[in-house]
Amino acid sequence: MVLAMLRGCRRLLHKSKTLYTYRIQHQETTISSCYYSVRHHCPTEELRDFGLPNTTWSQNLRNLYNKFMELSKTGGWTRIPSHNTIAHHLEGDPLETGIGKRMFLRNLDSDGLGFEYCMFYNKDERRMVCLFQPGPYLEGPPGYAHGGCIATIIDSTAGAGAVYTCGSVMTANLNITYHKPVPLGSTLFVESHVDKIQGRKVYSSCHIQSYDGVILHAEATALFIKANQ
Ligand SMILES: CCCCCCCC/C=C\CCCCCCCC(=O)SCCNC(=O)CCNC(=O)[C@H](O)C(C)(C)COP(=O)(O)OP(=O)(O)OC[C@H]1O[C@@H](n2cnc3c(N)ncnc32)[C@H](O)[C@@H]1OP(=O)(O)O
Repeated sequence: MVLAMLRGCRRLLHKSKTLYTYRIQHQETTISSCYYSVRHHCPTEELRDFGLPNTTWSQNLRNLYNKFMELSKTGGWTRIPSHNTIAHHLEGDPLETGIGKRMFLRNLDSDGLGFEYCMFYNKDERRMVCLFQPGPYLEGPPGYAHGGCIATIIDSTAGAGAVYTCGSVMTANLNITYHKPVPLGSTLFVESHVDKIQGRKVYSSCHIQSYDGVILHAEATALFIKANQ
């Protein structure tokens, strides 16, 4: 099913030619030449599930992970595997150039520096939970996460929730209210819910709390558009 969703995503991206075949001509330099230098410096051929615990995970992150793994045993919640390229998600059907590209959230080579996270999905409740630990390379204000990376984790959690609920989507709109700064290295509980599906429009809501639910860091609403079938 995920494979079909991803193929749908690819169709949607092909449709958006500006996204897929965009080239900036600037003194004979093109985006694709930059891309090849990124590829050269970030070889990433190995298949690895990054949604599994590693040594950089805090105890709070491990505790939440264990809690959701327990919940997964009784049904309801399912852990979502996480690779660092779309090509690795598309087992046996990599994009023509997919293997050299990185998913934005998995683009650093060292664990713990950027987005450390894992996701769990509840189909019946149309909820996606992301357990998130922002690393030191996501700094915005001193000691705190950049608002853009908070937007990224919200978009990805709600986007993944929409994808798992109803197939390929693109984000059309994202509104975020930032309530409290997010300390780097803290453990966050990100939760999204698909509130309403209206034709191709998927309305979701999302919030970020501290791991213990005491602090509400941010709230968001999002509109995703399903791929044309
Ligand atoms: C990537 C997959 C990874 C999978 C990994 C595997 C495991 C899963 C784990 C992790 C998943 C991570 C999930 C990723 C999450 C991140 C997603 C992104 O970052 S997406 C990039 C940023 N977004 C764009 O670049 C969109 C740019 N915009 C567009 O391409 C188009 O505008 C698009 C597709 C959104 C809509 O274009 P149209 O031509 O298909 O559709 P039209 O006819 O314009 O709209 C359809 C309906 O939606 C409304 N609509 C469209 N945009 C709207 C807006 N901004 N506000 C309100 N309504 C809007 C329209 O009014 C229309 O409504 P009426 O059916 O007539 O009622």
